Amino acid sequence: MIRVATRKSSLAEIQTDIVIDILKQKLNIDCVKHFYTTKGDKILDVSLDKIGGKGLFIKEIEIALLNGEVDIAVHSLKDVPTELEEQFEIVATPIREDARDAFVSMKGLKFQELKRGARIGTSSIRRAKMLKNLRDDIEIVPIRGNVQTRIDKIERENLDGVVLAAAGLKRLGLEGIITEYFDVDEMVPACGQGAIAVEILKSNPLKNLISKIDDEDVRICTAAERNIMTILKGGCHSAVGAYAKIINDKIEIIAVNDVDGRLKKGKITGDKKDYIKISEEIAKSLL
Ligand SMILES: NCc1[nH]cc(CCC(=O)O)c1CC(=O)O
Repeated sequence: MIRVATRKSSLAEIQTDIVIDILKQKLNIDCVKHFYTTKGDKILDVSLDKIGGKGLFIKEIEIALLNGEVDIAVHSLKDVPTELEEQFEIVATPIREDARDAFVSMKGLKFQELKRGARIGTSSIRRAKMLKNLRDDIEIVPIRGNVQTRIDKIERENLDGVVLAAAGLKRLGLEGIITEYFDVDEMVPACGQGAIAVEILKSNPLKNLISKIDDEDVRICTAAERNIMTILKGGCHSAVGAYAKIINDKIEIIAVNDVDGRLKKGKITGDKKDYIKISEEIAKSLL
């Protein structure tokens, strides 16, 4: 039995079940879930950028890995800081959902159809900046909480809509409430958005075995995106976004950075094997 750490939220548990299924299908490994509450789950009334600190959703889980309570941990890659403490590593990124951001509005209106001054809920600086860039007149309303809470806030806080990761909505079976998908070049996704990451202690003898569930294309794309984030010093408190896709051994990367309040965007294509060099090149062009 492999012991798997997960947060308690329904999305976290669904993502953990996806990894557990893959471990069973590919390697015939059986798992048991261990549940943890993180700081990011507890502090719900304060915007994350005001709490500060990276890895709010993973600290308590890393302690469980260190204590030997669990063997592996499952996270949304997006919530994992680019620089892990040296005992830990991302051993696999087995799967990625739709990386796009989605718009959910109660009246079924598309983003561009909203009335002037419409109120849109998001606590992501990246989403807020890009929404403002698309429509200067809209009002951004900070919202926190898990995906369902944020959806409920449309009504409770009289919002015209919210922006959420399509991946989370789809995994929760809420695809049907999505009004519109933003194109990746108008709303560049967060680095790693939609990808699931498996974390392990470097010293764990299970490391080689678990690494067999890695998906190479997901790893390469998300490594390129996270490399851009490192170079641009982005985190969940900045407007940095990047999205990479692979078609026929070519990698195409689109990225955005906020330079003194102005959004700088770029695109680059190259051989997939050169993903480090290419991601570095686009990041440097956006400084
Ligand atoms: N920041 C919270 C968070 N972390 C991962 C997801 C969704 C799944 C994903 O993007 O991988 C979400 C919710 C959201 O951004 O709407």
